[in-house]
Order: sequence, then C-alpha cells, then structure tokens
Amino acid sequence: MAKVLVSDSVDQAGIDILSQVAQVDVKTKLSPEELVATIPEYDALMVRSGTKVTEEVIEAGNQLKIIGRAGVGVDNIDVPAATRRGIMVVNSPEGNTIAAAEHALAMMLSLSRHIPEANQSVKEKKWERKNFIGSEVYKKTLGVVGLGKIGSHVATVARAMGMKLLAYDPFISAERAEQLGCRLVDLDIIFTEADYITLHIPRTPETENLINAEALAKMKPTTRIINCSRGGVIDEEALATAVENGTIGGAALDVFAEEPLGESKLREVGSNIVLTPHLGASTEEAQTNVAVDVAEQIRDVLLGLPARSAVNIPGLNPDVLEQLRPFLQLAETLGNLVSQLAGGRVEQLNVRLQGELTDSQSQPIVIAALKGLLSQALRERVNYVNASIEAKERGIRVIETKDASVHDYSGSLRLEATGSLGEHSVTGALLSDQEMRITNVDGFPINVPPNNYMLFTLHRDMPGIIGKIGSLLGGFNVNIASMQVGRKIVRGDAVMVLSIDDPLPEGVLDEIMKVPGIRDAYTIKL
Ligand SMILES: NC(=O)c1ccc[n+]([C@@H]2O[C@H](COP(=O)([O-])OP(=O)(O)OC[C@H]3O[C@@H](n4cnc5c(N)ncnc54)[C@H](O)[C@@H]3O)[C@@H](O)[C@H]2O)c1
Ligand SMILES: O=C(O)CC[C@@H](O)C(=O)O
Repeated sequence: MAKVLVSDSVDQAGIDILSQVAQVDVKTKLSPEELVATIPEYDALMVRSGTKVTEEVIEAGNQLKIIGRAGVGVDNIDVPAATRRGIMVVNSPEGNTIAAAEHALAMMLSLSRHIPEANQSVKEKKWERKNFIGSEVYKKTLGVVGLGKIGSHVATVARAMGMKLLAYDPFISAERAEQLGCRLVDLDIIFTEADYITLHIPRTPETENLINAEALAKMKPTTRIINCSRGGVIDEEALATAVENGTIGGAALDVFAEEPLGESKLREVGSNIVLTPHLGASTEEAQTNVAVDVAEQIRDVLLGLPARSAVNIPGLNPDVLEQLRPFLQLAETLGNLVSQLAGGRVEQLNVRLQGELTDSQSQPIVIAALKGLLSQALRERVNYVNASIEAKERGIRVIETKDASVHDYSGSLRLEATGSLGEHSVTGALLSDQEMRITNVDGFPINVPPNNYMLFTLHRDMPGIIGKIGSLLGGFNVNIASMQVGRKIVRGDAVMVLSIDDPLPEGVLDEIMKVPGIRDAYTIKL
C-alpha cells in the first residue's frame, strides 16, 4: 500500500480521501532534519505553507511521486528540483480564492473602522467612541494590484460597495479589467490616486519590495494598504516607518517576508496597523476545499491517473481533463504497445489525432503517449511531469498531427514509431462505454481490447497456421483468452493478436518463430 505523509495540519476530509488508497501518517511540526530522515519511505507528501519542501527533502524522497500543496502558493516547494526528479507538484488554485478575498475586504474595513483597537479598548472596560472615528469606503478609490482570481473577487465586491476601481496587472487586458469595472492604469497612478491599495500578486523578482519607501512617498497621507498576498512584496521596515510618520494612513497585513513574523517594527507602531498570522485561507470552507482538491489529486496519481492541477505539467481545466482522461489512458497504452513492437530505440514518434479527437487538446495526449512509450525504458520513473523532458533528452523526435478526415469510432489515436529496428504503428479508439480498443496494428485492421499479456504475430495468411500456434501454446500450458486475425488481402500477410492469461514461458517465442509462415512474433506486457 502506498504511504502518504501529511506534514501540516489539513482538513480531515482530505485525510479520509487519501486513506481510501494509502496509509496516511500525519506528522506535523517536523524539523527540516526530521523531514529529510522521514521522507524516504513515502510515495506522497501533502503540505500547507508551513513545511519547507527544499531540494534536500526532494532528493531524500527517493519514492516520492507527488507533492500536494493544500493551497495556492507553491513558494514553499522547490518546484524545479521536483520537476528534475519527475515528481509532480499539485495545488488547489481556486479552493481558497473566496476566503482570501474576503479576508482582504475584512482587513480593509477593520482598518478603516479601527475595529481591532476598538475591540481591545472595550475589553479593557473603556468606552472611547471619539478615538475611533473611521472613514467610509463608499466612493473611495481602491487600487487593486494583481487582477487574478482573488483580485477580481475583491474588485467585484468592492464595486458593489460603491468603490471606484483602479487596477494594475501587466498580464491582464484592459477589456478584462473593464469587465470588472476597473480602469487599468500604471502603478504610479495607483500610488498617487488610490485611497486603498490591495495587493494580490505572487512574490517574484519583479514584485519583491514593490511597495518600498519611494512608492510610499508618492501616496496620500490617508492611503491604506492591504496585503493578503505574499510577504516580501512590501518593504516592512519602510511601511512601519510610513505609518508611524503619517506618510500613509495605515496598513493591514496578513503575510510577511519571514513567517512566523519575528522581531518587527510593525508590532511597535501603536495604531493604524492590523496584523493577522496568514489567515487568508483559514476558513472552514476553504480548508475543506483545498484539502479535498489536493487529496483527490494525490489519490488519482497514486492510482496511475493524471492530476487536474499539476503546476509542473501543462495545466488543464478539470472539465477538459475529465473529458480527456480516457484518451490519456488510451494514449499511454498505445505508447507502451508501440514501443514493445518497435523493440529497439525509438527515434521518432508521430502522434496522430484522428476524427473527432482532433477537437481535443493534443499536448496532454502527446505527453501520455510519451509516458507510455518511455515506460519500457524508465518504468515508474517516467510520468506526466518528465515524459517530454526525458523524450527530448533521449533525442526522440515528436511529431503531432491532426487528421479530421478519418471517421472511425468517436475519434481515434494513431502512433507511428520509427526506431533503430524499423517502423511500427498502432491505432486505438474508445467505444461508447469508454472501453479501449486496439483497432489497427502495422496497417492491419483488428478490434481487440488491450490485455495485460498479449502475443502478436505477423504471418502469411494460409490454412493451418492459426491451429498450429494454438496447439503450440496449448503444449506449453498457455491459456488463450481471445484471438483475432487481421488482414488486408486474402492469402497475403496477416497479423494475429492473442490475449493470454499469463506471461509467455521462456522459449515459446523461439518455437513460434519456427512455425512455417510466421514472419515475426512479439510478446507484449501492458
Ligand atoms: N493570505 C493567504 O492566505 C492567501 C490565500 C490564497 C492566495 N494567496 C496569495 O494571493 C496571491 C494571489 O492569488 P490568486 O489566486 O489571485 O493568483 P492569480 O495567479 O489568479 O493572480 C495573480 C495575479 O497577479 C498578476 N501579476 C503577476 N505579476 C505581477 C506584477 N509584477 N504586477 C502586477 N500584477 C502581477 C498576474 O497577472 C495575476 O493576474 C498569490 O500570491 C497567492 O499565493 C494568499
Ligand atoms: O493557509 C495556508 O496554507 C496558506 C494559504 C495561502 O497562502 C495559499 O497560498 O494558498
């Protein structure tokens, strides 16, 4: 049974899902050394933001297939190191969007109405109404920096509260901003005109210290800054000084350059600073969403199925993935089959999407075919993450074609492998119940479901040959589950495809090759 380590506290719903397929060990608060010592026995690791999944942890995890981040940001995971090792990293890109957006809005209102200080004052048995005169957000200007999922939701709600919206996001079109009621502007306009600035950006080299002393100096003395995105995008020292000196009106921060927040000037500023300990995603709903989302993906990957939100393989919308899933399995099976027929080194793989399949995204199908193709050489080391890189490193030329003019089944997939030992092709399709069928081998039409153990022969189409193979296998106590012959012309060449219950015993293939009329024979393990 697979083993999953959960090293931060995650919602029980996620643990329950993982427990269906794996032994789940919850070990939180491990030191970096303890994590390195513990990880080698695990197939999967599930974390929130607390665990630092460093290159050292990844190197030590020699069984690791997947790392799941129950949340959005994967900045606590060394993703390039995981990719190099063929370890998939998955996250939950949308599970906590609403929670984080609502926290930002709550921070904005707390700040403008002095709620934390007023609460503290009442608890100290005071009644200081005059000290806590706030200001309304209605008709004020909100500058949204980063108009992605969270920024968009904040903008939508803020607009409903009557705020005027400016936005800065170099990767968003003016049309998209307009749809959200935002005017897309330069950062400097936000700095100089906004009454509130809310940050919803990733921490990248470009966003590091985006809000620094120079930016703060451009703001109005009433401007309030909210950051529920990532620490490090604000120079905290400069911000504390700006609030203390009245250069700006206040700040509300949920995230910090170093977490947990250590010694910091932010704590020393008496008023107009609201601090929360990275609570953006901490709602019951969000924690259930992200734990379920990530646990389902870990479960699927452990079962050999693709994940819907792998950050280090091409992203796919879950609906598209659900639709493609049977074709990915077909592509992998055909890739595995064609590599066994090709025998030696494959130099070129042509992946042809035919008929209705031409409407689908081809990239995941190509990756699945490569995964199948390379599985003979790399076994479980190849996966959806590293299949393309491995193929490239092995000098396999991959050609992708689409041919809508082929009308068999509801779309079919043809793989043509050119290798050191010649050329082979296989075609497969799905029946209406999603059952896989191999429909063509080396140009010979057949119709057989893939089986764990198979025997393919290329032979002369002549009387008696099928009987001879049948009795030869019988003599070796090999049980045939099904048999089919495909031919192009009568008494020309033909292929015979047999599904057998067990692996072919040693020596049988040599005996088959001796049967008159047999040109070639292949044992296949799928
Ligand atoms: N506080 C929390 O608990 C919490 C919870 C969830 C997410 N987050 C963080 O919130 C942030 C936003 O998350 P999201 O889900 O909206 O992500 P997203 O990817 O949907 O949006 C991020 C946006 O930032 C924009 N962006 C990138 N570089 C930029 C730059 N230099 N200047 C301006 N915009 C830039 C992108 O174009 C994108 O639109 C992330 O950093 C995420 O990790 C925090
Ligand atoms: O609570 C958490 O795990 C962090 C949430 C958030 O920062 C994220 O990136 O999803």
